[in-house]
Amino acid sequence: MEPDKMDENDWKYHGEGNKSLVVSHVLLPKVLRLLKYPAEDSENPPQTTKQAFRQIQNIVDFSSNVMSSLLGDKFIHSGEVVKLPLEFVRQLSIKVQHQRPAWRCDKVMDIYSGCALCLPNLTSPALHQPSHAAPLCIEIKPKCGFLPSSKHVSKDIKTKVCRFCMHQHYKVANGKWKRRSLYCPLDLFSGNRQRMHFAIRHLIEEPQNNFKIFKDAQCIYSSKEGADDSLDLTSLLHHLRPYFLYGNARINSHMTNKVVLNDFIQVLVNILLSTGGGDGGVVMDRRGEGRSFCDASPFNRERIQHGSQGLPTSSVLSRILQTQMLDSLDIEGLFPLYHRVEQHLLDFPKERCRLQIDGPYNEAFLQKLQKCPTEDDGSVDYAVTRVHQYRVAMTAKDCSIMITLVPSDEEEEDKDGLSTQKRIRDFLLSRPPAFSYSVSILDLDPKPFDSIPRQLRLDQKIVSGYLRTGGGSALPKSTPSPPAPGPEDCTLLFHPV
Ligand SMILES: O=P(O)(O)O[C@@H]1[C@@H](OP(=O)(O)O)[C@H](OP(=O)(O)O)[C@H](O)[C@H](OP(=O)(O)O)[C@H]1OP(=O)(O)O
Ligand SMILES: Nc1ncnc2c1ncn2[C@@H]1O[C@H](COP(=O)(O)OP(=O)(O)OP(=O)(O)O)[C@@H](O)[C@H]1O
Repeated sequence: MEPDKMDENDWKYHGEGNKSLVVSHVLLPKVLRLLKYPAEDSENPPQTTKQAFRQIQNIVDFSSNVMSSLLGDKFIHSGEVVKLPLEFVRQLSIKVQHQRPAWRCDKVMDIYSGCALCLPNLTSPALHQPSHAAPLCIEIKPKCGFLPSSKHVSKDIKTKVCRFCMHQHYKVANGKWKRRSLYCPLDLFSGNRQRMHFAIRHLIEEPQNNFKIFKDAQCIYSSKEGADDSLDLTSLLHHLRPYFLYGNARINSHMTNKVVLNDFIQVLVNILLSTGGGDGGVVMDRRGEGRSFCDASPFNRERIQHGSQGLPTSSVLSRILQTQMLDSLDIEGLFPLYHRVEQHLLDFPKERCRLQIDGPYNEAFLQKLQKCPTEDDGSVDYAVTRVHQYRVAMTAKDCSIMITLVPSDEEEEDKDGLSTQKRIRDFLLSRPPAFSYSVSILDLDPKPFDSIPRQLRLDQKIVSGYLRTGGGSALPKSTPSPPAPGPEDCTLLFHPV
């Protein structure tokens, strides 16, 4: 990226979250992720260039030294910090402004530091051959996949109804979304195909900020916050249909929408359960069994036809869940430890550096996390390690999974050539069509130490809101669960190559 050649016309708006705005290059498979600030700070940059550079370098280090080791480096693209000409950033900010959703405009793009994170564009795989159908990318923000079992949990409801499902009531009551999503993360993380299928179906029905689909690097399916209009499922099916026509259907174009949608979901379930191949026997993680149902999920447990096998330990969902479970105390058990550290820092401010409160996120930070004693010896070192573990778990509870599907023509495919490619590791074969695929995890930023009090307040608001509004009594009625896709029912099957 040569600073003197940066031209805002080469970049376009791609998307944004709460704290960063992403632009993609029109020709190269690259994105720039720029920081955002609250709009009230727009006149006065809240941090210097040096601080902004450090913040982004911290993101890179946290991702490459900490999260990559916990989640598996095959899933991670940490990127690099780049310095950009300020005039380019200003022009870019003007260019993208009209494309930004209004509800994200309480924050403005950082036009002062000239620093950004440069990453591969995961919606525009380098491997795609222009002669083939465009790649499809599916982004899932799965959120927290387990119920707390910590003895510090004070409200019984937290051990029965998951945080996402309770939070839905809070979000709808506060106008963030018009309708509740019936997606439940515990279904997605269950490892049971029926439940996972059910979860993805509900992500499609009410995507909110948990589900997006990109075709040829353009977002073709997502929710608009606060929007009342229903999503265009017909248009989505129109996009998906050509990817799932095969056999007679390819000739007759006779395939019901239901079959197209089921096949699409089935491909996603297969990929989420895949292990990346080549690692011998599949080891299953059965730890979640028995306490892995959320009482608010509309999935009808009695319909389960095949018992849960759990998730393969090296699957992307298992790695994310294991990392989320570093939060073993729950915010209620963690908060007194946070308070201990906070008090210590008031007395000894210089300790902030030794305790690596704001990084550096290096090998030593990771080792501390992994060697934490189980018993509290009353020390500040114990407390800070548990706080760091909790922050890492928070990142894993807020990350997104990007699945890239590249249609490939079996007859033309040069499989040896394909196997040398870095990002596409495996082959997902159905009856034709075939897809090669890759899985990545994005948004692995460290959560600030100071965000912990907000976590406690939010937890209290979510739980009290749920109990007050009778969330429990308003549990959704069980909607019919799809039949278990037994081996014969799976329209799309894995074939190792
Ligand atoms: O607290 P949560 O669970 O609502 O998560 C926040 C997310 O809300 P969600 O519920 O997924 O819509 C929130 O997402 P949205 O802005 O709602 O799209 C952010 O991801 C936020 O992270 P950060 O403060 O930007 O680092 C997230 O905050 P953290 O809790 O991860 O700090
Ligand atoms: N490397 C990438 N390739 C393609 N698209 C990306 C990439 N990184 C981010 N995006 C897109 O940009 C959006 C916003 O990015 P991201 O989730 O990192 O923002 P954020 O502000 O950190 O989000 P959050 O609200 O969770 O804090 C993502 O949802 C995704 O659609």
